[in-house]
Amino acid sequence: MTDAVRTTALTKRFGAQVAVAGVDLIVPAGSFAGLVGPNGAGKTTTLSMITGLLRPDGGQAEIDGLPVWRDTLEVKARIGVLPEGLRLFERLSGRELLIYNGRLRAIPKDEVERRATELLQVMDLAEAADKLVVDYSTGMRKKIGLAAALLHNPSVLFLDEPFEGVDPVSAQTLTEVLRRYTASGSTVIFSSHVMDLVERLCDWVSVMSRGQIVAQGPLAEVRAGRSLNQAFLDLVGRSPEQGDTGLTWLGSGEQR
Ligand SMILES: Nc1ncnc2c1ncn2[C@@H]1O[C@H](COP(=O)(O)OP(=O)(O)OP(=O)(O)O)[C@@H](O)[C@H]1O
Repeated sequence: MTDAVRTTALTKRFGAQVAVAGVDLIVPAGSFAGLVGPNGAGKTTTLSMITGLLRPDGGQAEIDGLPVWRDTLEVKARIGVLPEGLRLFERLSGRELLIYNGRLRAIPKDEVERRATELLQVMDLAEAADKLVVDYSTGMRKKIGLAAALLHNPSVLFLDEPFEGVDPVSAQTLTEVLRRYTASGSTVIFSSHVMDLVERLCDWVSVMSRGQIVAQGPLAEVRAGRSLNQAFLDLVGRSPEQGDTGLTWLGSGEQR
């Protein structure tokens, strides 16, 4: 079966800094995949290159076997993206935002309205459907963003920190929606720092550190008998400069 996502030697530099240093990411179709790594590991940069938002300096990215930077339109029709720092049209209501997104993707009006109503219901946003997005809470914004990303029934869904700022009840709702989505053969790739969550949800994990993949495979293989948190610490380690030295002034009770 074709992998949902495959990158080969994907690279990105920002000036002198190499943010992504030859990433070979693989995500089998139908996976619920987690992309984890310390702050600054290059996760967002990698996801941006795979979703056609940031042009790579080198290497290849494929979705469903299609090169992202060659078959851009076809790839964009197949993917849904909930990016980091999601920007939404604030002066639209939740319902209007979904309908606008659906019409941009050329879904017939009746069908968009039907899907929007269902998604608002499932995301528990029906009551807030006619409220302006500017008045939505952080969790509500994540949910309407996810609804917008699902509206065109993509085959691969990319989510950057989808559960950040989401309360436990809403997180359960999001989880159920995503589980149902992958059960039908679609693929979810999400980045997160919450290892418990990744361990609970994912069947596939890719671990990034310093711009490279340091471990990747089925969850049980990456964990290798440890908790995912321990595996993460073992794989990523702590840099020497993060040692126990320093901060001697902290908690000493002295003000100067
Ligand atoms: N537009 C940019 N200009 C300059 N440097 C950047 C830019 N975007 C990212 N970087 C740098 O590239 C590296 C990787 O950043 P990236 O945001 O991809 O990491 P991340 O793994 O998503 O981190 P986090 O978990 O903190 O969100 C970091 O060192 C960051 O400072």
